[in-house]
Formats: sequence, C-alpha cells, structure tokens
Amino acid sequence: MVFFGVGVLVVTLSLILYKYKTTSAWAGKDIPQEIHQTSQCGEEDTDAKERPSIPNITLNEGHDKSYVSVKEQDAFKTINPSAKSQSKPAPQSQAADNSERVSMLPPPASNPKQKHEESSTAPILPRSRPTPKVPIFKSPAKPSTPLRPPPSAASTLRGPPSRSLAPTTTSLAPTTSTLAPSSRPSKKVILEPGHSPLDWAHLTHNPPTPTFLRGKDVPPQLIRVPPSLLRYHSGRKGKDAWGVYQGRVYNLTPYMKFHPGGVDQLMRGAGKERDGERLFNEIHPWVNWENMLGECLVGILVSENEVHVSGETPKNTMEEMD
Ligand code: HEM
Repeated sequence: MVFFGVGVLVVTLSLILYKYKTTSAWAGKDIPQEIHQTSQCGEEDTDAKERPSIPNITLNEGHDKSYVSVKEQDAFKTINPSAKSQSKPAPQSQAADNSERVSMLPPPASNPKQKHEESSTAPILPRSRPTPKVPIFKSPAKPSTPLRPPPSAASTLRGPPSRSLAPTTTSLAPTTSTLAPSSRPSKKVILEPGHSPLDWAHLTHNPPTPTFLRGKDVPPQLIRVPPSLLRYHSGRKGKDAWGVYQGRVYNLTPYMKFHPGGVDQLMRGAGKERDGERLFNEIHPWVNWENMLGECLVGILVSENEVHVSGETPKNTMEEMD
C-alpha cells in the first residue's frame, strides 16, 4: 500500500514537471544556444570565440562610399589574410581608429606624394589588386619646354640693352644740363618755301649778283664802318640791316627770310653795336655766324676818329651810301 502511494506521487510529480517544461519552451525561455548565437550577445557562444567578430560598418554621409572605416578594414584583414599583404596600416589610420572613423576627405591634390601614400593606406575592400606604385592615369604632359623659345634667348635680348643703355643716359645728363637754355619753348618760325638752310647755303655759293649779299651800295672792297654808319643801316625805311659780330659788320638783309628765328628776332640787333652779338650768344651760341654770313661781310667796325684818320670821312661814305 505504501509502495503504491509512493508510485502515484512520483507519477504525479513527473507529469507536473513535464507540463512545466512544455509551458516554458513555448514562452521562449529555453531556446537552444545555437539560436542565440545569431544575436548580438556573443559571450555565450562557444563557436563565436573561434570565429572573428564582424564589426558594424559605418559610412560617412556625403562622401564616397568606396571608403570604409578602419575597423572594417581590420575585420577584412582577419577574414581574408591575403589582404594584409596588400595594404599595411599607417600610423595615421591607427590614430583614426580611436575615433572609429576614417577621414573621408580626399587628400589635397597639391601634394601628389601624400596623396599616393593615403591611397595605399586606405584600401577599398572590393578591390583585390594591390595599389599600383606607378600612377594608373597618365600625368598631364609636362609643359613642352622644347617648343617654347629658350628663355635665355629672350632674356639675353631684353636684359643687356637696358643695362647697357643706362650708362648712355647717364653720359647724356651733362649734355642736357649744358643745353638747358634750349628747354624753353621753341620760337622757330615756318620759313617760306625756298628759304631753308640748304637754300641759304646754295645762295651764298651762287649769288645772283656780286653785290647781292653785301648790298648794292657797298663797294667791292671791305670798308671801315663807323658807329654812325652802322646806326644808319637799321633795316628800316628801305635800308639794309647791318649787324656786328666780333668787330665785323655783316649785311643781315639777304638772310632775313632764311633766319629760323624769324625776321623780327634778327631785326632786334640790326644797326646796333652790341645788342646783336649779345642776343645771338644768349639764344644760340653754337651757331657759326662767320661761316653762315661770310659772304655778307661788309667791313670792320671802327670808331668815328679812325675813319677820319684813314681819309674816309663818314660824311662822304654816308653820302655815297645814300
Ligand atoms: C639779333 C640777333 C638774333 C636773334 C635775336 C636771333 C634769334 C633767334 C631765335 C629766337 C631763334 C629760334 C631759336 C629756337 O627757338 O630754337 C633763332 C634760331 C636761329 N638763328 Fe638766330 N637770331 C639772331 C641772329 C642770328 C644770326 C646772325 C644768325 C646767323 C648767323 C642766326 C642763325 C640762327 C639759326 C641757324 C637758328 C636755328 C637754330 C637751331 O636750329 O637750333 N641767328 N634765332
């Protein structure tokens, strides 16, 4: 009887236990660990210790998705050992590992060397070929130096002349200071046709008459010209204009229309002993008076007494000229 009661109790407890286990399995509390292995809790998975863990892949938005994070690169190396030989991590990438992200910005194009290093340290997973040491794309052709003219030729033509001309300019500086009076506005006049300096030279060598240049009332020989006779020839009232230069008296009348400074300027010294030569030297001391007016020479300037001594009274001379 006692054994029967114990047997009934055991059977009852077994049924209760069986029913309890069945209810727990439906609630998911007793799921096999193989199924849990797919969850993120890998500590309980014994096989997971043998397999490498695959980290999450994080891509920076707005950048090329061909770049991957460093963690993903490490995982790829672990799974595919051949990738280790294709790329070696750089210190820069390790430092970026702390931030769990790799800079997606492309390397600056200004430093091709640095760009090449970064491209080798940041491999792209889908690619299995190694990073080429030689650029795949041809670099733009270098400036065709041979097609350009040699810089030395142009510089040779440009440089030396400017330097060589510098001393010339410097050497002309004293000349400019010497010609300072000519810096004034030009007072030259427009000469009438046939009255150029060349025409004057031709006229002095081929006068129309022997007395044309010296004056029609002047004797063929040189005369003594007293001051009174000089003043008489003022170039006014139909009289010739005489001028004095270094004690010699010249007839300025035939040269009037050939004078580059004009008739009025030349008339300023006509019939005067000193003003003509003074003005001449003030304006153009470089002009050779003697050579230009040599054929116009009348005589020499003398005092009134000298004419009387020589027997040629001023009265007679003036009368002959009048
Ligand atoms: C009273 C006497 C004279 C006066 C006031 C006078 C005045 C002048 C003046 C104002 C000029 C223009 C200068 C210029 O602006 O470039 C000139 C030019 C000239 N004069 Fe006279 N002159 C006189 C006598 C003479 C005489 C006697 C001769 C010839 C022997 C002469 C030959 C010339 C020549 C060749 C020039 C041109 C100079 C040049 O191209 O640089 N002048 N003169």
